Amino acid sequence: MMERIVVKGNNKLRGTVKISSAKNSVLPIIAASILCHERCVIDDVPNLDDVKVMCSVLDSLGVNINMDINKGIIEVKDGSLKTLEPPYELVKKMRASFLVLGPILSKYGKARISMPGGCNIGSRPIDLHLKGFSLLGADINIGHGYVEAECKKLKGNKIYLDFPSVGATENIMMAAVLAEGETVIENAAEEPEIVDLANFLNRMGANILGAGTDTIRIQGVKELKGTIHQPIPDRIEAGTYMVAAAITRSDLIIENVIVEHIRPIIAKLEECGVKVLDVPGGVRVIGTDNPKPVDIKTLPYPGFPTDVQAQFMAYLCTVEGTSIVTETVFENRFMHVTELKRMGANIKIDGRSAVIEGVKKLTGADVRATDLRAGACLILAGLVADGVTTIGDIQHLDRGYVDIVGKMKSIGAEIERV
Ligand SMILES: CC(=O)N[C@H]1[C@@H](OP(=O)(O)OP(=O)(O)OC[C@H]2O[C@@H](n3ccc(=O)[nH]c3=O)[C@H](O)[C@@H]2O)O[C@H](CO)[C@@H](O)[C@@H]1O
Ligand SMILES: C=C(OP(=O)(O)O)C(=O)O
Repeated sequence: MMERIVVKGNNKLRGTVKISSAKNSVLPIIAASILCHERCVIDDVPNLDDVKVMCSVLDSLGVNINMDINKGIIEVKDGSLKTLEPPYELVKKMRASFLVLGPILSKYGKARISMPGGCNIGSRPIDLHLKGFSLLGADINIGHGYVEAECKKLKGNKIYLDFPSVGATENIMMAAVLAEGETVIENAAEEPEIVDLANFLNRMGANILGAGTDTIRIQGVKELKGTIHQPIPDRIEAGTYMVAAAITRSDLIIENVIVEHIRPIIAKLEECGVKVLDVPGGVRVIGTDNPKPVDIKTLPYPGFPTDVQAQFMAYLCTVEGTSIVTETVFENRFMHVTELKRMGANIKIDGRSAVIEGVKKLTGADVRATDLRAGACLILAGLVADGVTTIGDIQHLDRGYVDIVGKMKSIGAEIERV
């Protein structure tokens, strides 16, 4: 029998919840650790399936890597590789595995990796990653489901990204740090996780300027050295618990957040009438009994994050009036709508937008976590629905939320994993 999460509705939450380190920072940082031959240590690593998969990818390449889950420490003793080809079985499990291509290529001049597939939120091509490697001088061949890249020595170049892709910016940045000369990435992604990766690389001895803006300049260096790094807090996990406070009309303290990173989420919650107060090391979120509907459009950072779209939609389903949610980052990220409708939500999809009419009460139902954030969205809906909500396919949640059941319980939710 597959595991499920069972949530009893009509919950009020209270207390403090502590946010873990960002999955989307840790994954590229693990990949980056293979760029040097020295010891790298990542502290406060979140206990997540995706993190374990990334460690297995490095392990499969012959890297001497050790993850101590209890202490939350990853130690890469030496980033040297024994093979330049991560196995399909691992790469297909997680798209972020593709981030090893940049580091392998720039350090060894050659790499072969299976094409990451699409997933439940869209087809997710990798053309921009490859465009970047190609401009750095790599020969790219695609065939039989694999990408093969080869070069003598990567050479810096100007790379304009047609869209500020997070993954492409990271992959190209990691390839460029050991290239000859200067690389300039224009229309680069500006996400905080890009800055965190750049900080890690710079601490290893890379020369990167402008991370966090739309133009990143990378001066190639000969080699990198080991370092110790503590990743930034997970702004998406923080956003999820902030919405939990809003949807349950509760008063919660969210600890370990960088307020600057969650501005777009704060702005939208405040527009609804939710109070968000700065407290030391975090925020206090005080829900309102009379929330107002709002319109949301997902955009690259500093716009509203697509990774909080589903969770926010759950909230808007409970807000009287009409809200419109427009998804511009991914082509198909409304899988949660069908599940929310099973819980009595009134949502109509019109192209890239979802039109939401708030209902008085959601009703508990059997639903399915179609992807990671859809899973979080359904837990939030379940917290306030009448009766019991049972969520299946919860393996998606284990990819990206540290002990979501335990954390929710600790703030008063009636939730179990069965
Ligand atoms: C592990 C990780 O950090 N995942 C995050 C990362 O994913 P990821 O790095 O995959 O997201 P991207 O920013 O690359 O993708 C954004 C859009 O660009 C498109 N695209 C991307 C690359 C490319 O070569 N060609 C192309 O067309 C994608 O299909 C998508 O529509 O950023 C997303 C957008 O904030 C987040 O939702 C993910 O949680
Ligand atoms: C879409 C996400 O992750 P990934 O890019 O790894 O699929 C996410 O974290 O919501």
